[in-house]
Parts: sequence; structure tokens; C-alpha cells
Amino acid sequence: MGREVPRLAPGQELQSGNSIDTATKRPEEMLISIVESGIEQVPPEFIRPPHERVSRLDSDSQGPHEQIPVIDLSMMDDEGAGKRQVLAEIVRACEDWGCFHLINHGVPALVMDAAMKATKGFFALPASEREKYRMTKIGGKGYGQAYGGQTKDWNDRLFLTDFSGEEEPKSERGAFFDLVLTNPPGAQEALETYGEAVYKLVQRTMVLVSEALGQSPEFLSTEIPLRFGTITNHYPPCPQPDLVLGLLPHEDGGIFTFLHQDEVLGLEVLKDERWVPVPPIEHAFIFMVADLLQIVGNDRFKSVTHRVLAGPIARTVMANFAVTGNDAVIQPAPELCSDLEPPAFRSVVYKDYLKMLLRDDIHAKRLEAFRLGL
Ligand SMILES: O=C(O)CCC(=O)C(=O)O
Ligand SMILES: [Fe+2]
Repeated sequence: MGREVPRLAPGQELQSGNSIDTATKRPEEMLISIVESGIEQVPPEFIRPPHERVSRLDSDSQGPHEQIPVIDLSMMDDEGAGKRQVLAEIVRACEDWGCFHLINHGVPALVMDAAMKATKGFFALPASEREKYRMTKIGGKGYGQAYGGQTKDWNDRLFLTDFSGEEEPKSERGAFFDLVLTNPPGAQEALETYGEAVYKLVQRTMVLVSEALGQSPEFLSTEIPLRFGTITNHYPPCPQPDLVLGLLPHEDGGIFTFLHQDEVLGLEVLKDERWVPVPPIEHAFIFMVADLLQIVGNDRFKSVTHRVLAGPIARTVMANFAVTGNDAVIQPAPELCSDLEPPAFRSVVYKDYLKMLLRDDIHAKRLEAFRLGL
């Protein structure tokens, strides 16, 4: 079956930005529609150069590997041994791995399930419905393939939050997220309830991470005022998964991330130069240290490098990001610097950092451009 280019609905206008295929002046076809047209081979723009390709067998072919740590938040008590243990586990996981599974975190399973169902419902809509939400600027709210570079990742994304670095007019925002999703019915309510619950967990985690760094509970939120946002990712089934990547190796650009994956394997994290698959644990979140925490924490916690493999089965993930205000200045916290440990990074304004991240193809170690003293 041939590939069809979706037509614009009557009255629907072409919009500027990355959504235009400049060669044809038609909107770029979204990956889900390409896959649904029944391809047997992946289109050339998704094919990675040979040195970037990975097979699902690669990570396992190197023999048994460690599993990422699991931290149980129900071990917490107010001030006692349970809390000390959880903080010690957070420190160890953030230093050794930059990530961990978090279980018993307080976000109700029903709320997580409803949000995942709403997300999957959006990606299952007919193309003409999905198109109504198309992203109009790189990193803005809406439906798109997010990065400004040449090579495409094997995914479609729905940004519930605008991460373009530019403010959204208030009148166009939903109650909690920037995006207002009227289809599928009930999706917006499920997502907003989820956003509020995950935001509470994120606030609690800002305190825990502050204390894990040996600082006061409000340390992180004073250093980098918290902003919260969510991007949902859908990786359609791929006929030739070994030729493409769901997401290239990268670190996240916020403070930290809470990933909520469905039951399909695909995520891998880099630990001691080795790629380790992260099998989903039902109703857990994967906590990931991201770049801003590595900067503010003066290199103590490492922003974890991760990638996503494509596969024969569709996979959906909700990525919840603790980020900061567009104008926030990010720098190593003076409390964590000393003569022995001078600032490891130069300061950067968050929106400038975001623009750098979104400009090119996604890639690893973008933070290194800000390292001092090399
Ligand atoms: O799909 C995943 O498991 C990871 C998503 C991710 O890394 C991201 O959205 O930054
Ligand atoms: Fe990521």
C-alpha cells in the first residue's frame, strides 16, 4: 500500500514553523499515519547511520547486567530511620545510576491508568483528529515530532506543556496543562487529574532531593523555581526496528523526570558504558536525574543518558518533567561549591538552554558545553 499525504481539512490553515515540509509546502506526514498506511520498510528519513543503529539483542548479548535500583517511598516516616534509609538510597541511586524506579509513590494507580488510556486514545484517533492539535512551533504544545534537526526519531509526541521557551498567552491554556484536548472525550479531565497528582509527587521529590544533597527542604525550589510539564510519546510498531531509534541517546534538560511507561520494553539507560534495559514495573515511575540538577548539585548527581529502541509492538510513555521558569538562571549552588569543589559549570538562563536543546537533533552530553575548567 502506498503512502498517503494527509490533506488539510476545509478551513484548516497551514501554520508556520517546523510543521511545513518546505520542499512540498504540505504539512509533514506524522509517523503514525505513515505506519498506518501499511509500510513494510521504514522511510529513509528515519534510517540511522550504521554506527548509530542498535539491535534489541545488543544489550543482552554482553551477558547479565545489573538492574536499576527500586526505591519504595512507603518506607518513609517523619524523621526516623525509614526516612534516613530512603534518602541514603536516593543518594546512592543518583550517584551510581542517575535513575531509579519509584514505587508506592502516592499517585493512585487508577489515576495513572486513566491518563495512560487517555494518551493512547489520542494516538489512536484518526489522523484528521490528531492533526487538529499539531504543534505550531518547535517544542510548543501539541502534536508533533519534536526536534528541529534532520534525522527523525521513531516516535510521535504530544506536548501537554509548552517547552518552547516562550510564554503561552494565559487565555489559551487549559487549567493545569497548556494543551486543551477535546478529543478523545474525557481525556482532558483524566490528564489534568494525573497532572495534579504527579505535580504533588514532584513537589515532594524536590524536598527529598534537597535533603539528599544535605540541604534544607526548600533548597532546590529556592535555587530553581519549580515548573512542571508533561510530554507523551508514542512509538508505533516498526517493521525494521534495527534501522531506527525511538529516541537517540540523550539526557533530559530539566531538573528531573518521572517516566511512566506502559508494559512494553524499549527504554535503556547507560551505566558504566553499558546499556541496561529498563523493564517496566506496573504503576512505578522511573525517576531520572536531568541536566539542571547536575548543574545545581555541582556535578554530584549525574544526568542519566538514556535511549529508546523501536520495536514490533507499539509503546506509549508519559514523560513528566520538573523544569524551571524560562528566565531562571541555572548555576552550581554556592552551598555545594568549595575550594576543593569549585563550580563545575558556568551559569545559563533556562530558556537559552532549552533553545540549544531543541535546535539540533537530540544527542547526548549537551551539558558538557557548559563545563568549566577543561
Ligand atoms: O520513552 C521513554 O521511555 C523515554 C522518553 C524520554 O526519554 C523523553 O521523553 O525524554
Ligand atoms: Fe529523555
